[in-house]
Amino acid sequence: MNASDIRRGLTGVVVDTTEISRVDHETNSLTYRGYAVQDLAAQCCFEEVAWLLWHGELPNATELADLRVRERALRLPGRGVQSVLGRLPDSCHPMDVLRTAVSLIGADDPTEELDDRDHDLTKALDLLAKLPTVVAAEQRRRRGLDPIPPDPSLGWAENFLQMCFGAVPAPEVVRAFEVSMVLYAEHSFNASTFTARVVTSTLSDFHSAITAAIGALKGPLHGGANEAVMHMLREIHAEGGAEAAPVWLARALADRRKIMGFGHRVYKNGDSRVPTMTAHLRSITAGAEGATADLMATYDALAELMLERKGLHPNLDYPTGPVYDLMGIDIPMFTPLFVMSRVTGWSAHVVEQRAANALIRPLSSYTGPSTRAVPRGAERLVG
Ligand SMILES: CC(=O)SCCNC(=O)CCNC(=O)[C@H](O)C(C)(C)COP(=O)(O)OP(=O)(O)OC[C@H]1O[C@@H](n2cnc3c(N)ncnc32)[C@H](O)[C@@H]1OP(=O)(O)O
Ligand SMILES: O=C([O-])CC(=O)C(=O)O
Repeated sequence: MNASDIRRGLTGVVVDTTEISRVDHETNSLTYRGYAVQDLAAQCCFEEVAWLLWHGELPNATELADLRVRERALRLPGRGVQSVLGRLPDSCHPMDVLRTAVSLIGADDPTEELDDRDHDLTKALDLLAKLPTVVAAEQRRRRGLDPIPPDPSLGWAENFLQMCFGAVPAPEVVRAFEVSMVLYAEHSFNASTFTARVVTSTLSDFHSAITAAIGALKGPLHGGANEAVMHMLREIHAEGGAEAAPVWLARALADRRKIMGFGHRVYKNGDSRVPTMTAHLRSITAGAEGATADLMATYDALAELMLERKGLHPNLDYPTGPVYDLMGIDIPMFTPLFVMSRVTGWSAHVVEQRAANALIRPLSSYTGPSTRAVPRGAERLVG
């Protein structure tokens, strides 16, 4: 095999077909089941988008009402799950809490070995309902606060925010959060979704696929970037904010640091989701003064400099970092919020992979030592 035949990172390799979403790098567009993501974000609630990803069509009124009733009834994880989560070390990252929670929910599920489409979609709905409860409890635990139980009179987004803060925030904040959930829900064969498909391809169970996907999302080159963006913006702020950004960036690039929230494997001329999310960031910061105005000045300055110096555009994690920060979410909770949304896309892919399965098993080109004899014991154990 020639070195030029090897596609490290599977760059540019098409490994399968999908009907779930289309990421078009030529037009910088993203559609879920044929609908532009911007239109879904503007017109639909997150529950409708989840249904669309799972079933291929938007729900009618009866289907949506049924989905809402079922989701609201499933929000509380079992006592066994809660008690094990309560024994995790205080220092553990919230993504580890979530990964463990999904694994425990799977262990607690008597239908775990039943992996037909209907069971997989029931498990998907179960996680859609339960993960916000786990995330909100973790957000409060970090602040020394008791969890707030789910409120079945509230929709998915409002209930999550109420469980975090004890009150539903202003409508523009709820909307910004819900739009972020719609935009994060699905993105074809990204690393975490591909991970879920690899696990499913061995005919493993639903929760194993989602647990593995959470592990893949945690890394800062993927979902973990939304946390890294906020750490970076704070670092620049500590050095003087927008005015210090040129010097900060020159130093970071000289140190060959990756600038978090910029660049993308597929989009090379801008992430289709960024304008929508940025509009909501601007709506929740409109007229702000002081620290928020400074944050926005740094945000704009860095985006301008990155385009000028590196020709790189922001990806979705760039605006979501500050949106979540301004909502009052702790930075280590940002990627768990991404999980609460992406679990819908992952589960749609688990179902699609199972429906036309082929074991995913690429080849490698060996570059280690050539074949050699194992030294005898006496020779091997010298020294
Ligand atoms: C929701 C999401 O998961 S979106 C992605 C979130 N991740 C990030 O924001 C992390 C920062 N960005 C990156 O690391 C990259 O842009 C990735 C991983 C997203 C995409 O990477 P790839 O398509 O593999 O591009 P690759 O890493 O090969 O970069 C190509 C060149 O651009 C540079 N580059 C790409 N992104 C960045 C960046 N954010 N900062 C600095 N340089 C960058 C690389 O250093 C490389 O330069 P070189 O050719 O001189 O070595
Ligand atoms: O598609 C990717 O590689 C990363 C991404 O933007 C996502 O998963 O939303």
